[in-house]
Amino acid sequence: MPVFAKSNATAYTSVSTAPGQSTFSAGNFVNAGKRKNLCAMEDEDQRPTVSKPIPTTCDTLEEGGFKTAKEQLWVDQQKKHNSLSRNAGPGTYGTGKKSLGAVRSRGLHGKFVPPIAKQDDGDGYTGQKKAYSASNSESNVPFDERLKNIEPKMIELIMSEIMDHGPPLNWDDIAGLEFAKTTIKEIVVWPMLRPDIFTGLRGPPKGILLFGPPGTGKTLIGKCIACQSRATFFSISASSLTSKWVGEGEKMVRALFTVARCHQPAVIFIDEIDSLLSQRGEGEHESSRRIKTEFLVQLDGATTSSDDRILVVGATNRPQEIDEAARRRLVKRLYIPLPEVSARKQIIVSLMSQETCSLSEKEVESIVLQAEGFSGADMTQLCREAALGPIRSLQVFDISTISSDQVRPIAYVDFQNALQTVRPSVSKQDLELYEQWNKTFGCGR
Ligand SMILES: Nc1ncnc2c1ncn2[C@@H]1O[C@H](COP(=O)(O)OP(=O)(O)OP(=O)(O)O)[C@@H](O)[C@H]1O
Repeated sequence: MPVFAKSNATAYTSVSTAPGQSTFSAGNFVNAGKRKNLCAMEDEDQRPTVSKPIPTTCDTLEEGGFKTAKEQLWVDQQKKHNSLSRNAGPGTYGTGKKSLGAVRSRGLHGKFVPPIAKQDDGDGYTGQKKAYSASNSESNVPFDERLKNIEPKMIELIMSEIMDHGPPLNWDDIAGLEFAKTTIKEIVVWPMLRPDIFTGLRGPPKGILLFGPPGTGKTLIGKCIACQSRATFFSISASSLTSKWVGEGEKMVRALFTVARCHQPAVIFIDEIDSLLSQRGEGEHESSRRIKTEFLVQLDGATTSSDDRILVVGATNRPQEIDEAARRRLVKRLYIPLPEVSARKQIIVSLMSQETCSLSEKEVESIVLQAEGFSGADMTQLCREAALGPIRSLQVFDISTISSDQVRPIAYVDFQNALQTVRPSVSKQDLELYEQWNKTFGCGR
């Protein structure tokens, strides 16, 4: 009797944040709490002085019939500015049709298109205001004063490539890891949801560390914290700070925390945090040292300001490389181990429930036992490999002409074959190191 039926269930829908928080939805940057008009964001000096109430939108001015010369001039300037913006090409600040960060297709390694050059902005602030507000022209997001010293290109980069707009995640989507999940709910999620109750000693930590073998769900947990606490999620790999933005990493760190402050509550997830916070060595590069110092300064800032609701979640596969000062600041250090039998089973059951599959309960249990030592990512890889089995057995047919019901369900034999090629990615020696470090510095039982 097959235990799985094909289902179209998708675990995720859309990201939500707290009421009044800025959210991205369906390509639009929306600020439900304080909607202001694009025109209202322009430099105050450029506003026409009129005796009647000042129209609050460009449209109102355009539709308004009689205009004074000053009003007309201002409308013309707006039109000129908008057409400049439209001509600036896709992906630039000037594109009135596209909001910052609404498109994730570029990915972290995508081609970054710099913003249009600043014009006539003296201190650069006016130009930046324009760039920021033009980018958000669809939703009329007000310019945040805290961003005035941050380069617009960095704001764009953070919002489009570091701010994560992926689908939401539930705790149940993460198999196993019950201790880590319970602890995180208690010390992080509830306090972020109810800052009024979790004050003083009950206040949340500002930094936590998730350590353990690769592919065990650290990133999933980071995402889930953000979703469940209705926080904005920023996700960055520390190695990209040190390698991709050579010479700019330090500014990038500052910009990241500043943007996060504007989107509180926020979770900043830093993958491979060891490469940012490794112990200072003789050969440490000056720029790496500066990035690290800036990071610690920002982390301390987030710690000292009780109003800030920013949580830094660091993830690492090499916890032993994190230096003492950094370790001390990441107060809660949680071991994220390999999945146990029940978690491995949950991963298979969950993935197979989305496919046509003929595995019996017994067969699933047998696979799970054979997959001893597999990480969550290995389990996913095993299922992907097995899912190709029915296709491979179709070799005699022309794959372009067969109908989908000619593809047989995924069977036990496919897992047997997959187990021949997919191997555990974590060695026993590595596991011992994690367990040792957990005993010394971890916050588990
Ligand atoms: N506990 C889990 N439950 C369900 N799926 C998991 C789990 N752990 C890992 N996976 C699967 O493995 C993939 C990788 O997980 P994730 O990126 O969270 O691992 P990680 O610990 O952050 O890895 P790395 O240290 O390499 O960055 C996930 O997308 C998911 O498919």
